[in-house]
Amino acid sequence: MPLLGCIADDFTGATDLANTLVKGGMTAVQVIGVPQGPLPEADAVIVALKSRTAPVREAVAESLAACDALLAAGTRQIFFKYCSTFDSTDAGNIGPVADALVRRLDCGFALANPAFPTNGRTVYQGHLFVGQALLSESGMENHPLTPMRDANLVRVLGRQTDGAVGLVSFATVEQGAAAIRKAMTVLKESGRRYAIVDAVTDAHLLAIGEAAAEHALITGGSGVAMGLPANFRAKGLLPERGEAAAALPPMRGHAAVVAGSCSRATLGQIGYARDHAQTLELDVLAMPDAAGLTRQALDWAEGRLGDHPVVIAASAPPEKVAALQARLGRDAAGALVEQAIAGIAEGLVARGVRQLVVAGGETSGAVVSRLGVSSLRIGPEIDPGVPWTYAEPAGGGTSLHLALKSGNFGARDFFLKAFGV
Ligand SMILES: Nc1ncnc2c1ncn2[C@@H]1O[C@H](COP(=O)(O)OP(=O)(O)OP(=O)(O)O)[C@@H](O)[C@H]1O
Ligand SMILES: O=C(O)[C@@H](O)C(=O)CO
Repeated sequence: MPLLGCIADDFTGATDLANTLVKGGMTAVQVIGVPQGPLPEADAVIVALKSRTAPVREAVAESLAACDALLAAGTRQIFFKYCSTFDSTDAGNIGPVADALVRRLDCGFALANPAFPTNGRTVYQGHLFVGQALLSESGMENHPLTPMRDANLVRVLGRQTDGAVGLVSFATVEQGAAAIRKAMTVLKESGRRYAIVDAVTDAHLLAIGEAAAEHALITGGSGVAMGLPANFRAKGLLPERGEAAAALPPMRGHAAVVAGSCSRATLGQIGYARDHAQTLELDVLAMPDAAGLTRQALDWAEGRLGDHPVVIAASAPPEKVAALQARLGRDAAGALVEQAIAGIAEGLVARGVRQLVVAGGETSGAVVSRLGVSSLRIGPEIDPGVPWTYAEPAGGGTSLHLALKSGNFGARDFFLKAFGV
């Protein structure tokens, strides 16, 4: 029976959270979509949804269905995972989904904390920073779907919920778990439904996790999950698993990378790959045709596949993305590239690729769906927030190792490092 049941609002975010739990010694399985049958055997089950930018009603309904499936399996605590940059709009979906979960769990209160200090996301006096910049000056203010123009999370979450939002600030967090617990109790008793909790270091996150041991619902990024394995261990529910929690079958087969993320980090990783691996950069503007792009990539890959990864990218800098979007419309442009990359991934697997890195959240969703993957067992971390996983397709298709990389995560050499090259 899983101890922790998690609901993640996108696929790479789900893997990020699972990675944190595995590093804490929990076994973790990521399930794609609302679970239909019995849950897999693991200490933590993470349901990966595509609810971040879905219509609010759909996001709420799917999240509640996931919550019900996790509760029915006997999970002791629910975790709602959203992005470390709090990606959302005034309409949602973080507030409405959290409101629905608070009601379903009848808990009246939940903490909210997206901090991930290792990747530069910190919360101070309720304000979210990315590196040294406020969220609203970090580039996220220009995000095409969820522009983040206000770094004050008390205000941001306040606009998304009919509940009241309070703050547990740095000075209290510095005092440790007991002080944080007390501050959250005071906020709940004074009618707040949420507390944004400051966190600048991993030590803060561990203390917040400890303070929330008895909470029915925790909401946040993957960072605040750091403290949760110790809570279960303290209750005698979680054995010491150490590195065994991250054990996966041995890697085999050909290696490849497919990229659809156009983030600054991914573009840098493609730049590095250009000099260190066989790399194909698709020109989507020149051939805006998914089937044609897939054919071109698979023809190119013929004879190149082996232990050393091939890298195939549709990713492009902002002006090229804007040009394709102007020609096709934003959604159609995204869908075209996602279909092309999914087709390429499928073709690569048919040609013997069994170790595949996918860059980008939406892109990962398209690839995982095309490959018919129903669950991912989480293995060792490659870079902060990105582990290798072992994918088992529904109905017994081809198993393979997959790494789903969030657009903004990973060092410059990620596409080589993932394969030990
Ligand atoms: N050359 C291109 N022109 C237009 N759109 C593109 C191009 N290349 C990729 N895209 C689209 O850009 C979107 C990138 O989103 P995706 O979620 O995959 O990456 P990301 O936002 O960087 O990652 P994450 O969600 O993990 O932060 C996808 O819909 C993809 O199809
Ligand atoms: O929290 C993050 O930044 C990531 O796990 C993510 O959600 C990317 O989409």
